[in-house]
Amino acid sequence: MFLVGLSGGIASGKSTVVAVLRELGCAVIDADLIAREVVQPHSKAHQQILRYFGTEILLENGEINREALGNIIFSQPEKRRLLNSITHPEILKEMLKQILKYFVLGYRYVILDIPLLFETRGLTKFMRYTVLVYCDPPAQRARLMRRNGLDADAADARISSQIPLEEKLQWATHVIDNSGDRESTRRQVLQLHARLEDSLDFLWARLAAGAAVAGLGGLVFLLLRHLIS
Ligand SMILES: CC(C)(COP(=O)(O)OP(=O)(O)OC[C@H]1O[C@@H](n2cnc3c(N)ncnc32)[C@H](O)[C@@H]1O)[C@@H](O)C(=O)NCCC(=O)NCCS
Ligand SMILES: Nc1ncnc2c1ncn2[C@@H]1O[C@H](COP(=O)(O)OP(=O)(O)OP(=O)(O)O)[C@@H](O)[C@H]1O
Repeated sequence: MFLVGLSGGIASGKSTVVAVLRELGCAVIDADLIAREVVQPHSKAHQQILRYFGTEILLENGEINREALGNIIFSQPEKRRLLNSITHPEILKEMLKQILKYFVLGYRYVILDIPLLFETRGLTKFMRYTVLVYCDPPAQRARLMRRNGLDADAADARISSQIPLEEKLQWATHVIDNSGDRESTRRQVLQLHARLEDSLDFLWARLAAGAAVAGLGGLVFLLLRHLIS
C-alpha cells in the first residue's frame, strides 16, 4: 500500500479535486474533517483549547466557535503555533487509524488531504507522491473572499499564514492547476487517477518480476545441487 499526499492552499480547490477522486472510488482521508472531530466537547484537544484560549472562543452549546478562533489564529502566529501543537498530534493519530482501516479493507493506495502537508516538517517523506492543487493568487483570494464572506485584509491574513503556492510548486510530484474552470480541473484529476492506477500496475509488475527472479534462482540452485551430487 502507498500514500498520496494531496495539498494546496486555503481555498485553492482541494475539496473540489477530492470530490472527483471519491467519485472514482478512491480512499481519501480528510484532515480538515478530522480537525473538526478532534475538538468536539469533552475531547482532550477541546479542554486544552479552552485552557489556553478561554471561554470566549466557545459557542453557547459548548462547541468551539470556529470563526472566533480563526480570527485569533490567522492574525497571531504564536497563537496559531499553539493551536497547531494542540490539534496536530490528535489529527495525526486519527489519520493513522484511518490509514490502517483502509489497509485492512484492501485499498492499495490512500489519498491524504492535508492542507498543511508542506508546512509540516517531515510528513512528505511518508508519501510516494505529493499532489499540489494550485490556483493562481488572484483567483485564490477572490474565491476565499466569496466563500468565507471575508474582506481583502482578512483573506490576505489567511493566505499569508501558509507557505505561498508558488513555493510549494517545486516540492510536489504532481500539480493540478485549478485556476481555470471546473471542467479543466476534472480532466486533470482523471489524468492523475489514471497515473495512480498505472503506478499500481507498475508495482505489481515489479513484484511479479521479483517473484520470477526468486523462482528462477531457486530452480538454478536445485539444478546445481543435482549436478554436483
Ligand atoms: C482555525 C480553525 C478553527 C478555523 O476553522 P474554519 O472552519 O473557519 O476553517 P477550516 O477548518 O475549514 O479550515 C479551512 C482552511 O484553513 C486553513 N487552515 C486551517 N488551520 C490552519 C492553520 N493552523 N494554519 C494555516 N492554515 C490553516 C487550511 O487551508 C484549511 O483547509 C480551524 O481551521 C482549526 O481548528 N485549525 C487548526 C487545525 C489545523 O491545523 N487544521 C488544518 C488541517 S491539518
Ligand atoms: N475551478 C473553480 N472555479 C470556480 N470556483 C471554484 C473552482 N474550484 C473551486 N471553486 C470554489 O472555490 C472555493 C474553494 O474551493 P474548495 O473548497 O474546493 O477549496 P479547498 O482548498 O478545499 O478550501 P479549504 O481547504 O480552504 O476549505 C469554493 O467555494 C469552491 O466552490
